Amino acid sequence: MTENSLTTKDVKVSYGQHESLHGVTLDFPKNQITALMGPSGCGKSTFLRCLNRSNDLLPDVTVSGEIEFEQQDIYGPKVNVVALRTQIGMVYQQPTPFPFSIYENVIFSQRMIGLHDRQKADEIVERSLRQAAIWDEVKDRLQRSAQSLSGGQQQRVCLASVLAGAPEVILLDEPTSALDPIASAKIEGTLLSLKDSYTIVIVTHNLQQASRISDQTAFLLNGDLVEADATKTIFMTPREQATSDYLNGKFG
Ligand SMILES: Nc1ncnc2c1ncn2[C@@H]1O[C@H](COP(=O)(O)OP(=O)(O)OP(=O)(O)O)[C@@H](O)[C@H]1O
Repeated sequence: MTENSLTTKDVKVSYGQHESLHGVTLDFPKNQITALMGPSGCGKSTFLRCLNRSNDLLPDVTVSGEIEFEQQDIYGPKVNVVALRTQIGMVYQQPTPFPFSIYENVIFSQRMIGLHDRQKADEIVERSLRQAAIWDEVKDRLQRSAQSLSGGQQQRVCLASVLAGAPEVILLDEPTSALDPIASAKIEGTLLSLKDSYTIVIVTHNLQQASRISDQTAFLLNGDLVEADATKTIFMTPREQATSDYLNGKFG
């Protein structure tokens, strides 16, 4: 039986009085890539942000339903939210490195939790940059500003920063939409190489990308989950007409 890393049941999200997500139930199998797709405004990012409680950072948001990470309620009273966001890390659409060196960007979250050992920090930086497939490009200039890198390189440094926290799950919100096809392909290749060790959830507008890299695809529409299944099934034989219409470019 497939082991799930994250499970969700009847997740609803409202911004103020307006309900944007109407009760989504979806499981995220361990060591698989799940793609969330759907037209603009259907609730993909809203749902993704629930998975590591990033919505808590926004004003006037109400989340209900159940979200469990390794069988623990992530909205439970004893949860350490900072630790949770390290275990379930997030990479955003725009690469957003801090105005520090590449080295300090990667090790930033570890510094925040008290890492001062130079040798340990060196090891974590190298391992994370290697996993993010950017070590060879930056190893001779780790003290250069991360902001001096190209967009694609910055995105891989941001991924390395998440990996430095030794997460279990990596959430990515349209991580390649600001990148050219070559930089996007590098990120896709990196994600495929990471899935043996991590559970990955990616929001994407790029249908080819979803079909290339994901194991499971979920289609959302107007705040509802229309269907979720193995990616091949969704793309070849979707159950719902709305999914088929979306895949055929009839809306979105
Ligand atoms: N911070 C917010 N405050 C108020 N409403 C929001 C906020 N974030 C999202 N919404 C609303 O929630 C709905 C879902 O938005 P969301 O960004 O989750 O969709 P999406 O599918 O990720 O869209 P896109 O593909 O354009 O990024 C939209 O109606 C949006 O206006």
